[in-house]
Amino acid sequence: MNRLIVISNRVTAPKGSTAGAQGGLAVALAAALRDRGGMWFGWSGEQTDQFNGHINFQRNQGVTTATVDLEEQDVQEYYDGYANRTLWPLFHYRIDLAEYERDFAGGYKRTNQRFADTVRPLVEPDDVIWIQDYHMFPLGAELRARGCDNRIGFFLHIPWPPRRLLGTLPNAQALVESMFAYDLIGFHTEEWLESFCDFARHDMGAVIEGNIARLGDRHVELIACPIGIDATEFAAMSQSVPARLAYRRMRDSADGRDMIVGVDRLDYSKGLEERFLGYERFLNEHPEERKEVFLLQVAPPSRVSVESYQRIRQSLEGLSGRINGAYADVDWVPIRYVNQGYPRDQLSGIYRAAKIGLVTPLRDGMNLVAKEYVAAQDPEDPGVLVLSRFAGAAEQMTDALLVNPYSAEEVSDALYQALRMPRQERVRRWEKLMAGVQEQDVTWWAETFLQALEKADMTVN
Ligand SMILES: O=P(O)(O)OC[C@H]1O[C@H](O[C@H]2O[C@H](CO)[C@@H](O)[C@H](O)[C@H]2O)[C@H](O)[C@@H](O)[C@@H]1O
Ligand SMILES: O=c1ccn([C@@H]2O[C@H](COP(=O)(O)OP(=O)(O)O)[C@@H](O)[C@H]2O)c(=O)[nH]1
Repeated sequence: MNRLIVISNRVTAPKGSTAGAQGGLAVALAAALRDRGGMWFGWSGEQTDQFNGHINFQRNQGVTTATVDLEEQDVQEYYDGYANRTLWPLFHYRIDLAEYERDFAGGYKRTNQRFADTVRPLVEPDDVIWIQDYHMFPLGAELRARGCDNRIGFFLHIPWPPRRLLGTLPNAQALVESMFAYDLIGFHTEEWLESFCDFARHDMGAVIEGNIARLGDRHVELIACPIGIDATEFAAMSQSVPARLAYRRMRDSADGRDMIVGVDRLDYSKGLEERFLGYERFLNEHPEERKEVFLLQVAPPSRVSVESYQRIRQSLEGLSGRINGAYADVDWVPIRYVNQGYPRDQLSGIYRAAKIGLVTPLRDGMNLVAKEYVAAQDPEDPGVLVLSRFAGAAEQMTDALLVNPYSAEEVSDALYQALRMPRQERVRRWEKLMAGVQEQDVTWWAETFLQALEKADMTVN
């Protein structure tokens, strides 16, 4: 088996004893790296006065990580700027929030060149390279320009926008053209894959034949391959001591009321304002349910130096305060709004204590929280997943109650239906959801992608 080099903006060193603090992606990539040997390269998350390409190697639980510090200007223009003020809003269909600045595009290019310069000497001839996400679209082309003819795959973790939206991005064609340097590109859903083909075909004259896109003398294979979670491990985690303690803490504080839970980074793509409004509508339409339920929204701050994230935080503070002010009683508050993150083992206990998992992003590449909620449930008495039809997860999780997150009426109706759902129906829906979560888990995802990459036809590239 060839050595694997994973490259991503964030690199998480696996720390076996604190499994609860890792995301599912980190767990999957670490497992793939352990199986094949290799290394995980990316940004350390730290800043340095002047970029020097110094690589910090660490070995942990059988995985080697190699990280570099970035200059403040790189972080501002590449991570905060082009990645999170330009691409993230655009790729989540929010062109009203997308900022098109030459400095961001320049910093993005420079930083990707720095990554390429730094990682290139580490690559051996038979290594397989797997680049992750929108921070690094052009990295494959930069590596090719440095003589790297290894197999290189790319996986996009966020949606691919409709062609007319992508057309608003200056130099969109150059960005997409650079992606033809890859041997295989993965998307979470068929919908995002088709949107990519739509742009490549109509705006660039690419020819699409089955799962291959051709542009001039280059071609790239495409695959829809939804990421999963470490389902079995996560279900087991929901029985761990921290999970049980968190479960007990929630049940005690619920005082016999049904809990609805939301867990999301504080991000405008997650539809938190619309969620609160949907819940408010539910309280309004069903006065008899007030004081019988409460919504726990866990929302750790994210990308805090970006203004649109500061605005959504302010707006949610106002909205939760208004709803609580309007409906609360001396012994009941309708929304518990928490700006703090929790380790995944504690989260699994919180999920298990909730009668409803409310996952209503306006647009989301996948959404692992939806899968974690299902994996954490008690098989004898599971809760109900209410899921946005605009999350990538909705393509697989059709036994959830699927809603339009923009419609407060639909969210309200789904909450009511979920609270009233007979145990038999809850079990029936959960069993189907859980079977899917277990079958297409995170190991399946990594193996499916890597097998396709190893088979990809490299004769033309
Ligand atoms: O690294 P951050 O800027 O703090 O952001 C965290 C991650 O957010 C995005 O996650 C996406 O990937 C998930 C796994 O495939 C998917 O379920 C979710 O729908 C996506 O939003 C981002 O794409 C990652 O690169 C970030 O690390
Ligand atoms: O307080 C928190 C909130 C979230 N998460 C984890 O963060 C991930 C969020 O992934 P998702 O795909 O839902 O969304 P993203 O944040 O990647 O857009 C999930 O594994 C959550 O368990 C966590 O560990 N602690």
